Amino acid sequence: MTAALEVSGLAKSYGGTVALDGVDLVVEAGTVHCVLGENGAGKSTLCHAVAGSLTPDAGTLRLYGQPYAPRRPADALAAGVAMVHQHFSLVSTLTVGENLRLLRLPGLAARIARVRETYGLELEPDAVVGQLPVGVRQRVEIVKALLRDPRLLVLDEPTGVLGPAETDALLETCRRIADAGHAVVLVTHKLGEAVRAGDAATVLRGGRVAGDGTTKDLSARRLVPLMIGRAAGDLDATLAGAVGLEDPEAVGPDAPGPDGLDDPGVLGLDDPAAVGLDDPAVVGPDPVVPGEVVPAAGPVRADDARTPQGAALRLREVTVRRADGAYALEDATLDVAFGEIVGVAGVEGNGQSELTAVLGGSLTPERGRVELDGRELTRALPAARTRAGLGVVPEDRHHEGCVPALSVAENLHLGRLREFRRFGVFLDRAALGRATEAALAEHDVRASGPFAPMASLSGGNQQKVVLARELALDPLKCLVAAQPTRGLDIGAVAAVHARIRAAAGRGAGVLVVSAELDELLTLCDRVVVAYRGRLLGPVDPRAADARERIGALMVGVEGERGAASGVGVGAGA
Ligand SMILES: Nc1ncnc2c1ncn2[C@@H]1O[C@H](COP(=O)(O)OP(=O)(O)OP(=O)(O)O)[C@@H](O)[C@H]1O
Repeated sequence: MTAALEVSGLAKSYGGTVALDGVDLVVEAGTVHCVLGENGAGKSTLCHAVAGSLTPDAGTLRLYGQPYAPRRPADALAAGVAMVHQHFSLVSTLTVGENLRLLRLPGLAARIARVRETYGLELEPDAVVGQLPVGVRQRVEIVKALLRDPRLLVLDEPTGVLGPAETDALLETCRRIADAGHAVVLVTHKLGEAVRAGDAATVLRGGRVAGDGTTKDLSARRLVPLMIGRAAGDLDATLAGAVGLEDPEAVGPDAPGPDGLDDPGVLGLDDPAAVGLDDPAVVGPDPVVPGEVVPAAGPVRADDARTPQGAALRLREVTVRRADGAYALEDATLDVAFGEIVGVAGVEGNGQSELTAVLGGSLTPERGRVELDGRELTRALPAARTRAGLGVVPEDRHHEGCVPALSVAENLHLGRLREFRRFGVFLDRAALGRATEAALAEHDVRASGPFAPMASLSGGNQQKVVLARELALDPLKCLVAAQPTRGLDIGAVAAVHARIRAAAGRGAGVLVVSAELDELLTLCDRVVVAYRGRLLGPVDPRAADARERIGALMVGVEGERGAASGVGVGAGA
Protein backbone atom coordinates (compact mmCIF):
# COMPACT_ATOMS: atom_id res chain seq x y z
CA MET A 1 0.00 0.00 0.00
CA THR A 2 1.10 3.60 -0.56
CA ALA A 3 0.95 5.98 2.32
CA ALA A 4 -1.21 8.99 1.45
CA LEU A 5 -0.14 10.74 4.63
CA GLU A 6 2.70 10.03 7.04
CA VAL A 7 2.81 12.03 10.24
CA SER A 8 5.96 11.71 12.38
CA GLY A 9 6.55 13.18 15.80
CA LEU A 10 4.01 15.95 15.36
CA ALA A 11 3.93 18.34 18.32
CA LYS A 12 2.03 21.53 19.07
CA SER A 13 1.61 23.50 22.29
CA TYR A 14 -0.37 26.61 23.07
CA GLY A 15 1.38 28.33 25.93
CA GLY A 16 1.33 25.72 28.66
CA THR A 17 -1.26 23.51 26.90
CA VAL A 18 0.19 20.57 25.02
CA ALA A 19 -2.24 19.81 22.21
CA LEU A 20 -0.09 17.30 20.29
CA ASP A 21 2.85 15.48 21.82
CA GLY A 22 4.78 13.44 19.28
CA VAL A 23 1.98 11.97 17.18
CA ASP A 24 2.82 9.33 14.57
CA LEU A 25 0.18 8.31 12.09
CA VAL A 26 0.08 6.64 8.68
CA VAL A 27 -2.97 6.98 6.44
CA GLU A 28 -2.82 4.54 3.55
CA ALA A 29 -4.09 5.59 0.13
CA GLY A 30 -7.46 4.02 -0.65
CA THR A 31 -8.56 4.06 2.99
CA VAL A 32 -10.76 5.94 5.42
CA HIS A 33 -8.75 6.56 8.59
CA CYS A 34 -10.73 7.48 11.70
CA VAL A 35 -9.29 9.64 14.45
CA LEU A 36 -10.99 9.09 17.80
CA GLY A 37 -10.57 10.46 21.29
CA GLU A 38 -12.18 12.42 24.05
CA ASN A 39 -12.87 16.17 23.94
CA GLY A 40 -9.61 18.09 23.90
CA ALA A 41 -7.50 15.05 22.91
CA GLY A 42 -5.92 16.92 20.00
CA LYS A 43 -7.97 15.67 17.04
CA SER A 44 -8.76 19.11 15.56
CA THR A 45 -5.20 20.27 16.12
CA LEU A 46 -3.93 17.30 14.13
CA CYS A 47 -6.40 18.07 11.32
CA HIS A 48 -5.40 21.73 11.26
CA ALA A 49 -1.72 20.81 11.00
CA VAL A 50 -2.45 18.55 8.03
CA ALA A 51 -4.63 21.18 6.36
CA GLY A 52 -2.09 23.97 6.80
CA SER A 53 -4.12 26.11 9.15
CA LEU A 54 -1.54 25.84 11.90
CA THR A 55 2.19 25.32 11.95
CA PRO A 56 3.37 22.53 14.25
CA ASP A 57 6.20 23.11 16.72
CA ALA A 58 7.92 19.88 15.71
CA GLY A 59 7.44 16.87 13.49
CA THR A 60 7.19 16.17 9.79
CA LEU A 61 4.50 15.31 7.28
CA ARG A 62 4.76 13.45 3.99
CA LEU A 63 2.04 13.40 1.38
CA TYR A 64 2.05 10.50 -1.10
CA GLY A 65 5.73 10.02 -0.36
CA GLN A 66 6.75 13.66 -0.79
CA PRO A 67 7.80 16.03 2.00
CA TYR A 68 4.80 18.18 2.85
CA ALA A 69 4.95 21.27 5.07
CA PRO A 70 1.92 23.47 4.42
CA ARG A 71 2.27 26.91 5.99
CA ARG A 72 -1.24 28.04 5.11
CA PRO A 73 -4.46 26.40 3.88
CA ALA A 74 -3.71 27.51 0.30
CA ASP A 75 -0.54 25.34 0.36
CA ALA A 76 -2.59 22.35 1.46
CA LEU A 77 -5.24 22.95 -1.21
CA ALA A 78 -2.55 23.28 -3.87
CA ALA A 79 -1.17 19.91 -2.74
CA GLY A 80 -4.64 18.31 -2.96
CA VAL A 81 -5.58 18.37 0.73
CA ALA A 82 -9.03 19.75 1.60
CA MET A 83 -10.56 20.02 5.05
CA VAL A 84 -14.09 20.35 6.35
CA HIS A 85 -13.89 22.21 9.64
CA GLN A 86 -15.84 21.55 12.81
CA HIS A 87 -17.11 25.14 12.69
CA PHE A 88 -18.75 26.45 9.58
CA SER A 89 -16.72 28.64 7.29
CA LEU A 90 -19.55 29.75 5.00
CA VAL A 91 -20.73 33.36 4.73
CA SER A 92 -24.19 33.13 6.20
CA THR A 93 -25.63 36.21 4.48
CA LEU A 94 -24.75 34.87 1.02
CA THR A 95 -26.49 32.17 -0.95
CA VAL A 96 -25.02 28.71 -1.41
CA GLY A 97 -24.10 29.56 -5.01
CA GLU A 98 -22.44 32.81 -3.98
CA ASN A 99 -20.42 31.00 -1.33
CA LEU A 100 -19.20 28.48 -3.89
CA ARG A 101 -18.33 31.24 -6.37
CA LEU A 102 -16.09 32.77 -3.68
CA LEU A 103 -13.79 29.77 -4.23
CA ARG A 104 -12.97 31.14 -7.72
CA LEU A 105 -12.57 27.66 -9.15
CA PRO A 106 -12.42 27.29 -12.93
CA GLY A 107 -15.35 25.38 -14.48
CA LEU A 108 -17.44 25.62 -11.30
CA ALA A 109 -20.73 24.47 -12.87
CA ALA A 110 -19.10 21.34 -14.28
CA ARG A 111 -17.45 20.61 -10.92
CA ILE A 112 -20.76 20.97 -9.08
CA ALA A 113 -22.42 18.63 -11.58
CA ARG A 114 -19.61 16.10 -11.15
CA VAL A 115 -19.86 16.13 -7.37
CA ARG A 116 -23.64 15.75 -7.59
CA GLU A 117 -23.34 12.81 -9.97
CA THR A 118 -20.45 11.09 -8.21
CA TYR A 119 -21.66 11.50 -4.64
CA GLY A 120 -25.35 12.26 -5.00
CA LEU A 121 -24.94 15.47 -2.97
CA GLU A 122 -27.68 17.93 -3.94
CA LEU A 123 -27.54 21.66 -3.30
CA GLU A 124 -30.01 24.52 -3.39
CA PRO A 125 -27.87 27.24 -5.02
CA ASP A 126 -30.30 30.09 -4.28
CA ALA A 127 -30.85 29.34 -0.60
CA VAL A 128 -29.33 31.83 1.83
CA VAL A 129 -26.84 29.90 3.96
CA GLY A 130 -27.89 31.54 7.24
CA GLN A 131 -31.42 30.24 6.76
CA LEU A 132 -30.38 26.64 6.20
CA PRO A 133 -30.46 24.02 8.96
CA VAL A 134 -26.97 23.10 10.16
CA GLY A 135 -27.11 19.67 8.52
CA VAL A 136 -27.65 21.26 5.12
CA ARG A 137 -24.90 23.79 5.80
CA GLN A 138 -22.64 20.90 6.60
CA ARG A 139 -23.47 19.33 3.23
CA VAL A 140 -22.48 22.60 1.50
CA GLU A 141 -19.17 22.55 3.38
CA ILE A 142 -18.52 19.00 2.22
CA VAL A 143 -19.39 19.83 -1.39
CA LYS A 144 -17.09 22.84 -1.14
CA ALA A 145 -14.21 20.54 -0.21
CA LEU A 146 -15.09 17.95 -2.86
CA LEU A 147 -15.22 20.55 -5.64
CA ARG A 148 -11.45 20.65 -5.41
CA ASP A 149 -11.18 16.94 -6.13
CA PRO A 150 -8.88 16.36 -3.14
CA ARG A 151 -6.56 13.38 -2.89
CA LEU A 152 -6.71 13.69 0.90
CA LEU A 153 -9.94 14.85 2.51
CA VAL A 154 -9.85 15.77 6.20
CA LEU A 155 -13.25 15.78 7.92
CA ASP A 156 -13.27 17.17 11.46
CA GLU A 157 -16.35 15.63 13.03
CA PRO A 158 -18.69 16.08 10.10
CA THR A 159 -21.42 13.73 11.24
CA GLY A 160 -22.27 15.40 14.53
CA VAL A 161 -24.74 17.69 12.81
CA LEU A 162 -26.17 15.11 10.42
CA GLY A 163 -29.22 12.91 10.74
CA PRO A 164 -28.90 9.14 10.17
CA ALA A 165 -29.66 9.24 6.43
CA GLU A 166 -27.23 12.07 5.81
CA THR A 167 -24.58 10.36 7.91
CA ASP A 168 -24.98 7.23 5.79
CA ALA A 169 -24.65 9.34 2.65
CA LEU A 170 -21.51 10.99 3.98
CA LEU A 171 -19.91 7.69 4.97
CA GLU A 172 -20.73 6.37 1.51
CA THR A 173 -19.07 9.48 0.07
CA CYS A 174 -15.96 8.73 2.16
CA ARG A 175 -15.95 5.18 0.86
CA ARG A 176 -16.13 6.33 -2.74
CA ILE A 177 -13.26 8.75 -2.27
CA ALA A 178 -11.18 5.94 -0.78
CA ASP A 179 -12.21 3.51 -3.51
CA ALA A 180 -11.02 6.05 -6.06
CA GLY A 181 -7.55 5.63 -4.55
CA HIS A 182 -7.59 8.78 -2.43
CA ALA A 183 -7.70 8.94 1.36
CA VAL A 184 -9.96 10.33 4.06
CA VAL A 185 -9.15 11.33 7.63
CA LEU A 186 -12.41 11.20 9.56
CA VAL A 187 -12.70 12.57 13.09
CA THR A 188 -15.67 11.16 14.92
CA HIS A 189 -17.00 10.45 18.41
CA LYS A 190 -19.11 7.60 17.07
CA LEU A 191 -17.40 4.24 17.32
CA GLY A 192 -20.16 2.68 15.26
CA GLU A 193 -19.26 4.98 12.41
CA ALA A 194 -15.57 4.31 12.80
CA VAL A 195 -16.11 0.57 12.60
CA ARG A 196 -18.63 0.82 9.78
CA ALA A 197 -16.84 3.33 7.57
CA GLY A 198 -13.22 3.23 8.63
CA ASP A 199 -10.45 0.96 7.46
CA ALA A 200 -8.13 2.03 10.25
CA ALA A 201 -8.35 4.09 13.41
CA THR A 202 -6.06 6.04 15.70
CA VAL A 203 -7.15 6.98 19.21
CA LEU A 204 -5.61 10.13 20.67
CA ARG A 205 -5.38 10.77 24.36
CA GLY A 206 -3.90 13.96 25.78
CA GLY A 207 -2.14 14.70 22.49
CA ARG A 208 -0.54 11.25 22.22
CA VAL A 209 -1.48 8.13 20.30
CA ALA A 210 -3.21 5.81 22.78
CA GLY A 211 -3.77 3.02 20.28
CA ASP A 212 -4.13 2.35 16.57
CA GLY A 213 -4.69 -0.37 14.03
CA THR A 214 -7.09 -1.50 11.36
CA THR A 215 -10.74 -1.40 12.36
CA LYS A 216 -10.95 -5.07 11.45
CA ASP A 217 -8.36 -5.87 14.10
CA LEU A 218 -9.48 -3.30 16.61
CA SER A 219 -13.28 -3.75 16.45
CA ALA A 220 -15.53 -1.49 18.42
CA ARG A 221 -15.32 -3.83 21.39
CA ARG A 222 -11.65 -3.10 21.76
CA LEU A 223 -11.94 0.59 20.95
CA VAL A 224 -14.53 1.14 23.68
CA PRO A 225 -12.09 0.76 26.59
CA LEU A 226 -9.86 3.31 24.92
CA MET A 227 -12.71 5.76 24.74
CA ILE A 228 -14.57 5.18 27.98
CA GLY A 229 -12.34 3.10 30.20
CA ARG A 230 -14.49 0.01 30.37
CA ALA A 231 -15.39 -2.96 28.21
CA ALA A 232 -17.99 -2.91 25.47
CA GLY A 233 -19.97 -5.61 27.22
CA ASP A 234 -20.58 -3.19 30.08
CA LEU A 235 -21.91 -0.58 27.73
CA ASP A 236 -25.55 0.09 28.44
CA ALA A 237 -28.12 1.12 25.89
CA THR A 238 -27.66 4.82 26.59
CA LEU A 239 -23.96 4.84 25.98
CA ALA A 240 -24.13 2.35 23.15
CA GLY A 241 -26.56 4.67 21.39
CA ALA A 242 -24.37 7.66 22.08
CA VAL A 243 -21.44 6.13 20.22
CA GLY A 244 -23.57 4.56 17.53
CA LEU A 245 -23.31 0.96 18.77
CA GLU A 246 -26.80 -0.29 19.27
CA ASP A 247 -25.65 -3.83 19.91
CA PRO A 248 -22.35 -3.88 21.76
CA GLU A 249 -22.32 -7.66 21.72
CA ALA A 250 -22.30 -7.71 17.94
CA VAL A 251 -19.32 -5.58 17.28
CA GLY A 252 -16.44 -7.95 17.11
CA PRO A 253 -14.33 -10.46 18.96
CA ASP A 254 -13.19 -9.80 22.48
CA ALA A 255 -9.51 -10.42 21.93
CA PRO A 256 -6.67 -8.67 23.68
CA GLY A 257 -5.59 -5.57 21.87
CA PRO A 258 -2.28 -3.94 21.01
CA ASP A 259 -0.83 -0.80 22.48
CA GLY A 260 -2.47 -1.04 25.84
CA LEU A 261 -5.91 -1.24 24.31
CA ASP A 262 -7.10 -3.46 27.09
CA ASP A 263 -6.04 -1.19 29.86
CA PRO A 264 -9.23 0.48 30.99
CA GLY A 265 -7.27 3.15 32.75
CA VAL A 266 -5.59 4.23 29.56
CA LEU A 267 -8.08 7.00 28.93
CA GLY A 268 -8.24 7.98 32.55
CA LEU A 269 -11.95 7.27 32.54
CA ASP A 270 -11.86 4.31 34.84
CA ASP A 271 -13.61 6.34 37.47
CA PRO A 272 -17.25 6.22 36.40
CA ALA A 273 -18.15 8.94 38.85
CA ALA A 274 -15.80 11.34 37.10
CA VAL A 275 -17.97 11.30 34.01
CA GLY A 276 -21.34 10.78 35.62
CA LEU A 277 -21.45 7.09 34.74
CA ASP A 278 -22.30 6.10 38.28
CA ASP A 279 -25.70 7.71 38.09
CA PRO A 280 -28.31 4.93 38.00
CA ALA A 281 -30.61 7.29 36.13
CA VAL A 282 -28.08 7.36 33.33
CA VAL A 283 -26.86 3.83 33.40
CA GLY A 284 -30.09 1.88 33.59
CA PRO A 285 -32.03 1.47 30.34
CA ASP A 286 -35.76 1.91 30.61
CA PRO A 287 -38.00 -1.12 30.68
CA VAL A 288 -39.96 -1.50 27.47
CA VAL A 289 -43.64 -2.24 27.97
CA PRO A 290 -44.95 -4.00 24.87
CA GLY A 291 -48.25 -2.78 23.54
CA GLU A 292 -48.48 0.07 25.98
CA VAL A 293 -50.98 2.78 25.12
CA VAL A 294 -49.51 6.21 24.55
CA PRO A 295 -50.83 8.44 27.30
CA ALA A 296 -52.32 11.82 26.44
CA ALA A 297 -50.25 13.60 29.03
CA GLY A 298 -46.68 12.52 29.60
CA PRO A 299 -45.90 10.45 32.66
CA VAL A 300 -42.29 10.51 33.75
CA ARG A 301 -39.99 7.67 32.97
CA ALA A 302 -39.90 4.85 35.43
CA ASP A 303 -36.33 5.61 36.45
CA ASP A 304 -37.03 9.13 37.67
CA ALA A 305 -38.96 10.35 40.66
CA ARG A 306 -40.45 13.37 38.95
CA THR A 307 -43.96 14.72 38.91
CA PRO A 308 -44.51 16.91 35.88
CA GLN A 309 -47.12 19.54 36.47
CA GLY A 310 -48.41 22.78 35.04
CA ALA A 311 -46.99 24.22 31.85
CA ALA A 312 -43.45 25.51 32.00
CA LEU A 313 -43.40 26.21 28.29
CA ARG A 314 -46.44 26.66 26.13
CA LEU A 315 -46.41 27.08 22.37
CA ARG A 316 -49.64 27.88 20.59
CA GLU A 317 -50.02 27.81 16.82
CA VAL A 318 -46.55 29.17 16.24
CA THR A 319 -46.17 29.87 12.55
CA VAL A 320 -43.05 30.92 10.65
CA ARG A 321 -42.72 31.33 6.93
CA ARG A 322 -39.54 31.15 4.91
CA ALA A 323 -38.55 33.81 2.36
CA ASP A 324 -40.19 31.76 -0.42
CA GLY A 325 -43.53 31.74 1.44
CA ALA A 326 -43.35 28.07 2.44
CA TYR A 327 -44.16 27.28 6.06
CA ALA A 328 -41.12 26.52 8.21
CA LEU A 329 -43.41 26.12 11.24
CA GLU A 330 -47.15 25.79 10.89
CA ASP A 331 -49.39 26.01 13.92
CA ALA A 332 -46.77 24.36 16.08
CA THR A 333 -48.47 23.66 19.38
CA LEU A 334 -46.84 22.01 22.36
CA ASP A 335 -46.70 22.11 26.14
CA VAL A 336 -43.74 21.14 28.30
CA ALA A 337 -44.68 20.64 31.93
CA PHE A 338 -42.45 21.59 34.85
CA GLY A 339 -40.31 18.54 35.55
CA GLU A 340 -40.93 16.99 32.15
CA ILE A 341 -38.45 16.20 29.38
CA VAL A 342 -39.97 16.43 25.92
CA GLY A 343 -38.02 15.54 22.79
CA VAL A 344 -38.37 16.83 19.26
CA ALA A 345 -37.32 14.31 16.63
CA GLY A 346 -37.42 14.73 12.89
CA VAL A 347 -35.44 14.76 9.70
CA GLU A 348 -33.33 17.90 9.59
CA GLY A 349 -35.09 20.84 7.92
CA ASN A 350 -38.62 20.14 9.14
CA GLY A 351 -38.83 23.21 11.35
CA GLN A 352 -36.57 22.21 14.24
CA SER A 353 -34.08 25.04 13.57
CA GLU A 354 -36.87 27.61 13.41
CA LEU A 355 -38.44 26.21 16.56
CA THR A 356 -35.21 26.70 18.51
CA ALA A 357 -34.72 30.15 16.97
CA VAL A 358 -38.26 31.22 17.94
CA LEU A 359 -37.70 30.01 21.49
CA GLY A 360 -34.29 31.69 21.69
CA GLY A 361 -35.71 34.97 20.44
CA SER A 362 -33.66 35.24 17.24
CA LEU A 363 -36.75 34.68 15.07
CA THR A 364 -40.19 36.26 15.51
CA PRO A 365 -43.12 34.11 14.40
CA GLU A 366 -45.67 35.43 11.94
CA ARG A 367 -48.36 34.38 14.37
CA GLY A 368 -48.78 32.28 17.46
CA ARG A 369 -47.74 32.59 21.05
CA VAL A 370 -44.86 31.47 23.30
CA GLU A 371 -45.38 31.47 27.06
CA LEU A 372 -43.03 30.64 29.90
CA ASP A 373 -44.79 29.86 33.15
CA GLY A 374 -47.87 31.75 31.96
CA ARG A 375 -45.95 34.82 30.87
CA GLU A 376 -45.93 35.73 27.20
CA LEU A 377 -42.46 35.87 25.66
CA THR A 378 -43.30 35.64 21.95
CA ARG A 379 -41.46 38.85 21.05
CA ALA A 380 -39.18 39.16 24.08
CA LEU A 381 -35.50 39.84 23.53
CA PRO A 382 -33.09 37.00 24.33
CA ALA A 383 -31.87 38.75 27.52
CA ALA A 384 -35.45 39.08 28.80
CA ARG A 385 -35.99 35.37 28.19
CA THR A 386 -32.85 34.58 30.17
CA ARG A 387 -34.07 36.76 33.06
CA ALA A 388 -37.45 35.06 32.93
CA GLY A 389 -35.81 31.64 33.37
CA LEU A 390 -35.71 30.28 29.82
CA GLY A 391 -32.35 28.66 29.06
CA VAL A 392 -31.60 28.06 25.38
CA VAL A 393 -28.73 26.08 23.89
CA PRO A 394 -28.86 27.07 20.22
CA GLU A 395 -28.26 24.73 17.32
CA ASP A 396 -25.16 26.53 16.07
CA ARG A 397 -23.52 27.30 19.39
CA HIS A 398 -20.26 28.44 17.87
CA HIS A 399 -21.92 31.40 16.16
CA GLU A 400 -24.97 31.95 18.34
CA GLY A 401 -24.22 30.36 21.68
CA CYS A 402 -20.92 31.91 22.56
CA VAL A 403 -18.57 34.78 21.81
CA PRO A 404 -15.26 33.14 20.84
CA ALA A 405 -13.23 36.34 21.37
CA LEU A 406 -14.36 36.68 25.01
CA SER A 407 -12.98 34.65 27.88
CA VAL A 408 -14.50 31.45 29.18
CA ALA A 409 -15.51 33.36 32.36
CA GLU A 410 -17.37 35.98 30.36
CA ASN A 411 -19.06 33.38 28.18
CA LEU A 412 -20.09 31.38 31.21
CA HIS A 413 -21.67 34.44 32.80
CA LEU A 414 -22.98 36.22 29.69
CA GLY A 415 -25.79 38.52 30.77
CA ARG A 416 -24.96 37.92 34.45
CA LEU A 417 -21.61 39.70 34.77
CA ARG A 418 -23.23 42.39 36.86
CA GLU A 419 -23.36 39.85 39.71
CA PHE A 420 -19.58 40.21 39.85
CA ARG A 421 -19.48 44.02 39.90
CA ARG A 422 -18.53 45.84 43.08
CA PHE A 423 -20.38 49.11 43.66
CA GLY A 424 -22.01 48.37 40.32
CA VAL A 425 -18.81 49.40 38.52
CA PHE A 426 -15.67 47.37 39.18
CA LEU A 427 -15.54 43.80 38.02
CA ASP A 428 -14.44 41.50 40.82
CA ARG A 429 -12.16 39.36 38.68
CA ALA A 430 -11.12 37.17 41.58
CA ALA A 431 -14.73 36.25 42.39
CA LEU A 432 -15.50 35.75 38.70
CA GLY A 433 -12.44 33.53 38.37
CA ARG A 434 -13.42 31.43 41.40
CA ALA A 435 -17.00 30.96 40.21
CA THR A 436 -15.75 30.03 36.75
CA GLU A 437 -13.20 27.55 38.08
CA ALA A 438 -15.90 25.86 40.13
CA ALA A 439 -18.20 25.58 37.10
CA LEU A 440 -15.39 24.29 34.88
CA ALA A 441 -14.57 21.59 37.43
CA GLU A 442 -18.22 20.63 37.86
CA HIS A 443 -18.79 20.31 34.13
CA ASP A 444 -15.39 18.75 33.38
CA VAL A 445 -14.45 21.55 30.99
CA ARG A 446 -10.79 21.39 29.93
CA ALA A 447 -9.50 24.95 29.68
CA SER A 448 -6.12 26.43 30.51
CA GLY A 449 -7.79 28.77 33.02
CA PRO A 450 -10.98 30.73 33.71
CA PHE A 451 -9.83 33.67 31.59
CA ALA A 452 -8.65 31.62 28.61
CA PRO A 453 -10.26 32.83 25.38
CA MET A 454 -13.30 30.77 24.49
CA ALA A 455 -11.73 30.25 21.05
CA SER A 456 -8.86 28.32 22.66
CA LEU A 457 -11.18 25.56 23.89
CA SER A 458 -11.77 22.43 21.84
CA GLY A 459 -15.21 22.23 20.21
CA GLY A 460 -16.58 19.79 22.77
CA ASN A 461 -15.36 21.90 25.67
CA GLN A 462 -17.00 25.01 24.18
CA GLN A 463 -20.22 23.04 24.01
CA LYS A 464 -19.90 22.11 27.68
CA VAL A 465 -19.49 25.81 28.59
CA VAL A 466 -22.68 26.81 26.75
CA LEU A 467 -24.61 24.02 28.45
CA ALA A 468 -23.18 24.87 31.85
CA ARG A 469 -24.24 28.52 31.44
CA GLU A 470 -27.82 27.71 30.50
CA LEU A 471 -28.17 25.03 33.18
CA ALA A 472 -26.99 27.53 35.79
CA LEU A 473 -29.86 29.97 35.23
CA ASP A 474 -31.60 30.73 38.47
CA PRO A 475 -34.47 30.22 38.29
CA LEU A 476 -34.35 27.75 35.42
CA LYS A 477 -37.98 27.29 34.48
CA CYS A 478 -37.37 25.68 31.13
CA LEU A 479 -34.31 24.53 29.24
CA VAL A 480 -34.46 24.33 25.45
CA ALA A 481 -31.46 22.37 24.21
CA ALA A 482 -30.81 21.84 20.51
CA GLN A 483 -28.47 18.91 19.91
CA PRO A 484 -27.16 19.09 23.49
CA THR A 485 -24.55 16.36 23.12
CA ARG A 486 -23.32 17.17 19.64
CA GLY A 487 -19.56 16.95 19.50
CA LEU A 488 -19.22 15.55 23.01
CA ASP A 489 -17.21 12.46 23.79
CA ILE A 490 -19.04 9.50 25.22
CA GLY A 491 -18.23 10.23 28.85
CA ALA A 492 -19.45 13.80 28.46
CA VAL A 493 -22.66 12.60 26.77
CA ALA A 494 -23.52 10.54 29.83
CA ALA A 495 -22.74 13.46 32.14
CA VAL A 496 -24.91 15.85 30.13
CA HIS A 497 -27.82 13.42 30.14
CA ALA A 498 -27.49 13.15 33.91
CA ARG A 499 -27.51 16.96 34.22
CA ILE A 500 -30.57 17.33 32.04
CA ARG A 501 -32.39 14.77 34.16
CA ALA A 502 -31.24 16.55 37.29
CA ALA A 503 -32.57 19.87 35.99
CA ALA A 504 -35.93 18.24 35.32
CA GLY A 505 -35.72 16.64 38.75
CA ARG A 506 -35.43 20.11 40.25
CA GLY A 507 -38.61 21.06 38.42
CA ALA A 508 -37.47 22.63 35.15
CA GLY A 509 -39.26 21.75 31.95
CA VAL A 510 -36.85 20.53 29.27
CA LEU A 511 -37.27 20.53 25.51
CA VAL A 512 -34.55 18.56 23.71
CA VAL A 513 -34.25 18.88 19.95
CA SER A 514 -31.99 16.15 18.66
CA ALA A 515 -31.02 14.34 15.51
CA GLU A 516 -30.09 11.36 17.69
CA LEU A 517 -33.14 9.20 18.10
CA ASP A 518 -31.39 7.08 20.71
CA GLU A 519 -30.75 10.17 22.77
CA LEU A 520 -34.43 11.13 22.68
CA LEU A 521 -35.63 7.61 23.46
CA THR A 522 -33.30 7.41 26.44
CA LEU A 523 -33.87 10.83 27.87
CA CYS A 524 -37.42 11.92 27.18
CA ASP A 525 -40.82 11.38 28.75
CA ARG A 526 -42.52 12.17 25.45
CA VAL A 527 -41.27 12.63 21.91
CA VAL A 528 -42.96 14.77 19.27
CA VAL A 529 -41.89 14.72 15.65
CA ALA A 530 -41.27 17.80 13.52
CA TYR A 531 -42.67 17.13 10.09
CA ARG A 532 -43.07 19.90 7.53
CA GLY A 533 -43.28 22.53 10.22
CA ARG A 534 -45.84 20.67 12.33
CA LEU A 535 -45.30 18.90 15.60
CA LEU A 536 -46.80 15.43 15.43
CA GLY A 537 -47.31 12.81 18.09
CA PRO A 538 -46.60 12.53 20.95
CA VAL A 539 -44.99 9.12 21.08
CA ASP A 540 -44.21 7.41 24.38
CA PRO A 541 -40.51 6.47 24.14
CA ARG A 542 -41.11 3.44 26.37
CA ALA A 543 -43.59 1.86 23.97
CA ALA A 544 -42.25 -1.21 22.20
CA ASP A 545 -42.94 0.31 18.80
CA ALA A 546 -41.71 3.82 19.67
CA ARG A 547 -38.87 3.73 17.16
CA GLU A 548 -41.13 2.60 14.34
CA ARG A 549 -43.84 5.13 15.19
CA ILE A 550 -41.38 7.99 15.31
CA GLY A 551 -39.88 6.79 12.04
CA ALA A 552 -43.31 6.71 10.42
CA LEU A 553 -44.09 10.23 11.64
CA MET A 554 -40.71 11.45 10.43
CA VAL A 555 -41.43 10.49 6.87
CA GLY A 556 -45.03 11.67 7.01
CA VAL A 557 -46.68 8.24 6.92
CA GLU A 558 -48.81 8.99 9.96
CA GLY A 559 -48.40 12.70 9.50
CA GLU A 560 -51.79 13.88 8.38
CA ARG A 561 -53.59 11.85 11.01
CA GLY A 562 -51.39 13.25 13.77
CA ALA A 563 -51.68 16.82 12.60
CA ALA A 564 -55.41 16.66 12.11
CA SER A 565 -56.03 15.37 15.60
CA GLY A 566 -53.84 18.10 17.03
CA VAL A 567 -52.03 15.71 19.31
CA GLY A 568 -48.94 17.85 19.33
CA VAL A 569 -50.33 19.30 22.55
CA GLY A 570 -49.08 17.43 25.54
CA ALA A 571 -49.05 17.49 29.30
CA GLY A 572 -50.73 20.38 30.95
CA ALA A 573 -52.76 21.28 27.86
N1 LIG B 1 -5.94 28.30 19.73
C1 LIG B 1 -5.74 27.65 20.87
N2 LIG B 1 -5.21 28.26 21.95
C2 LIG B 1 -4.99 27.59 23.10
N3 LIG B 1 -5.27 26.28 23.28
C3 LIG B 1 -5.80 25.61 22.24
C4 LIG B 1 -6.07 26.25 20.99
N4 LIG B 1 -6.60 25.32 20.16
C5 LIG B 1 -6.67 24.18 20.86
N5 LIG B 1 -6.18 24.34 22.10
C6 LIG B 1 -6.08 23.31 23.15
O1 LIG B 1 -5.47 22.16 22.59
C7 LIG B 1 -6.07 20.97 23.10
C8 LIG B 1 -6.54 20.09 21.95
O2 LIG B 1 -7.65 20.72 21.32
P1 LIG B 1 -8.37 20.12 20.05
O3 LIG B 1 -9.33 21.15 19.56
O4 LIG B 1 -7.36 19.63 19.09
O5 LIG B 1 -9.17 18.87 20.69
P2 LIG B 1 -10.20 17.85 20.01
O6 LIG B 1 -9.69 16.48 20.25
O7 LIG B 1 -10.44 18.24 18.60
O8 LIG B 1 -11.51 18.07 20.91
P3 LIG B 1 -13.09 18.06 20.55
O9 LIG B 1 -13.50 16.63 20.47
O10 LIG B 1 -13.72 18.73 21.74
O11 LIG B 1 -13.26 18.84 19.28
C9 LIG B 1 -7.19 21.43 24.04
O12 LIG B 1 -6.67 21.44 25.34
C10 LIG B 1 -7.46 22.87 23.59
O13 LIG B 1 -7.94 23.65 24.65
